[in-house]
Amino acid sequence: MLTLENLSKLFGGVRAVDDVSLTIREGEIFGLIGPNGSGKSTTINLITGLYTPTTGKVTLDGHDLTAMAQHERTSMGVARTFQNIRLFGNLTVAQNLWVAQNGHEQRRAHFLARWFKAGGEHGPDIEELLRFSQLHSKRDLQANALSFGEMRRLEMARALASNPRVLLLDEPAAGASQEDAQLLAERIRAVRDRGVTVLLIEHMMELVMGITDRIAVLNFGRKIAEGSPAEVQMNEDVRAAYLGGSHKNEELVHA
Ligand SMILES: Nc1ncnc2c1ncn2[C@@H]1O[C@H](COP(=O)(O)OP(=O)(O)OP(=O)(O)O)[C@@H](O)[C@H]1O
Repeated sequence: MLTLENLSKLFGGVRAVDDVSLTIREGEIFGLIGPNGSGKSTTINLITGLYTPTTGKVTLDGHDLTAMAQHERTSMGVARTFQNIRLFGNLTVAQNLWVAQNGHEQRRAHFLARWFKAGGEHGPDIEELLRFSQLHSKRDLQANALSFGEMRRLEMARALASNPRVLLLDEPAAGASQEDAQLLAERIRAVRDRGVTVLLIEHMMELVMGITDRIAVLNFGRKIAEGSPAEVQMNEDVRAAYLGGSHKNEELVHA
């Protein structure tokens, strides 16, 4: 459903993404892994339209997204979360979801005026998302009063508020405890069970190996392997790429 065809991105002389082709199938949890600096975030940024590829194209169900602006890709069904949480800290939990659903092209001031005009009412989708994200009891709290885990849940809920077909998760377990990572795994499966295809970028190997259907591995911008978690973990090129990197990268070999 989501296809990358010969995608490349150059930053000056750096080939951040180098001729990557991938097909992510409907309904799967697909992992994109690789040592630090291997091009994972750049790939997400090419899919969401934050960057324009130097060459290649991105399609969703046969529709070419490559020339579309970010908000157009959102309406086509592409949503993402960020490595660093980006919420409106001074807005409430419910308001953050409301913005995601109604206001991505509006200035915040306009959004607040409309929110108050509507008497703070929000539709059934937001109610459902609040429950799905176990944030219902926090709906009227300001986002910056949430715990770290709750902020992460709100960020995912916010991405889901645009009703995506594919959700791109950029290191959702960063900074999470083992226990949080366990909950996150359940949450990602629950997102898939809602009918949303998931592309997961993550360094926490236990999480990636435990929940993905298939994985692609990048190294220096190039795809060096693709397959089931077991196949990827056994792959000699992958093991060499990880052992050649930082200590953190050795996680794969010991997972
Ligand atoms: N905006 C940019 N300008 C110049 N170089 C960039 C830019 N973004 C990324 N790069 C370079 O492209 C390469 C790939 O970076 P990218 O952030 O995509 O890797 P990554 O796999 O997501 O890394 P990490 O796991 O550390 O987050 C790196 O060499 C990086 O320095």
